[in-house]
Amino acid sequence: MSFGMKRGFLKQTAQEPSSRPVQPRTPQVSGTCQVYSETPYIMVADSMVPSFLILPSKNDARMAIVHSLDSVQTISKLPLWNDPWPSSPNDLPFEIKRCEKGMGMFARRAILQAEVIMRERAVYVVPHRLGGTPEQIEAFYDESLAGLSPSARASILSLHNCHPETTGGSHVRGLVQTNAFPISLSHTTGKLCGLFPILCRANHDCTPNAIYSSLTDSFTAVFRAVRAIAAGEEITVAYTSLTAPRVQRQRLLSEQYRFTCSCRTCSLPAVRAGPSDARRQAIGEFLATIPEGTSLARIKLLLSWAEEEGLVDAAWELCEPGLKIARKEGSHTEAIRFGFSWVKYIRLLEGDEGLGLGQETTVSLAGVQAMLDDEHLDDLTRRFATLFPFAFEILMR
Ligand SMILES: C[S@@+](CC[C@H](N)C(=O)[O-])C[C@H]1O[C@@H](n2cnc3c(N)ncnc32)[C@H](O)[C@@H]1O
Repeated sequence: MSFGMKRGFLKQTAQEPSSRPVQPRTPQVSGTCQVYSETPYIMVADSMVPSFLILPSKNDARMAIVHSLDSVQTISKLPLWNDPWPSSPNDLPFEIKRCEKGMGMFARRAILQAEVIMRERAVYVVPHRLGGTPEQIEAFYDESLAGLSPSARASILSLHNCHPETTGGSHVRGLVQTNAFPISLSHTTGKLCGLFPILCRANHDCTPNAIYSSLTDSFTAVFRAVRAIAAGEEITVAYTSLTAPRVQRQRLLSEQYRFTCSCRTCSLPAVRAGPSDARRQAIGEFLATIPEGTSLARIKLLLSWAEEEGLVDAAWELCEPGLKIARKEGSHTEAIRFGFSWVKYIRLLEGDEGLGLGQETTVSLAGVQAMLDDEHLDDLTRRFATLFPFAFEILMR
């Protein structure tokens, strides 16, 4: 358990990477790329574009990853290639259907708060920015996509492209700008993003009912319900920071995704829109730079605003400074309250995986013991961890 972890990027349960060596072969030229190795299958772009491609199984590639050669070599050793591919269960709780926003994701049945809606592996993974001339980048996009199996390629190419000016050679760039979600890797700080054939059909809402997380090193996206979703309701996620005021949110959505958001929050009458903006902005500014000497009362107020605005992510983020300040002020009851809230929100956002308890649905004493054995835990956290079983029992009722 760590109170300092970044949310949205879950760690997979620890597994040793396989030690399969990457054997360079004599490069064979293929279009703008050269074959660097066959097993795993790695192609190297020409020297002007410092990006590379790995196709884990050449003849039926389900994923293409574009990155630097050393990164691709590290990725090729991850254990995930031997893991079963996360497949979509037959009874997915939603359907993808046409709506006034194009395609959208709609609940087929009632979905419980914190329920996993879907896990899906990326089909195409790229850095946010590729080096090289526009022509080289377009050629590289095309080349990398060409390495996918026909069905994987079709699943990506059929996604919506809201940047029609990129149609043609740079269609993939438009697809990435319209659809990609961030992906996290433990060995690189560079930003990567991925295209997911099903999850990328979810539309945006400024008070969404679902949240996206990326499992570190597994190229898997997870959608989880942050509140109960009724049958027939649209399942939505956030494309932009929800603590930005409406004007800023709308500007980004219009520039990057080419739509005017008319969600319920954006359609509030002025008398309610003003306070909503002010609350979101205050939370965003506070979290960006937590001011010295913040009072417990201020954090409690911000937390109540985050709850009113339905900003589960921000509410979770506020718990950590709340806990720290309560401890500094010697208010153990408040510290425990913030601790409980932290547990409540992280379970909502990331399930039990977020607590470092693996896939278990009930608290395990072994899990708690492992946390208590962590030498970095200080006394209060240790005492708090001891309370976990009781906290869970109360929260799970
Ligand atoms: C990632 S795609 C979502 C799926 C898309 N609707 C489709 O047809 O495949 C993003 C695009 O969906 C549309 N979109 C997403 N959220 C929207 C919203 N709240 N209102 C209107 N259009 C939206 C915009 O065209 C945007 O560029």
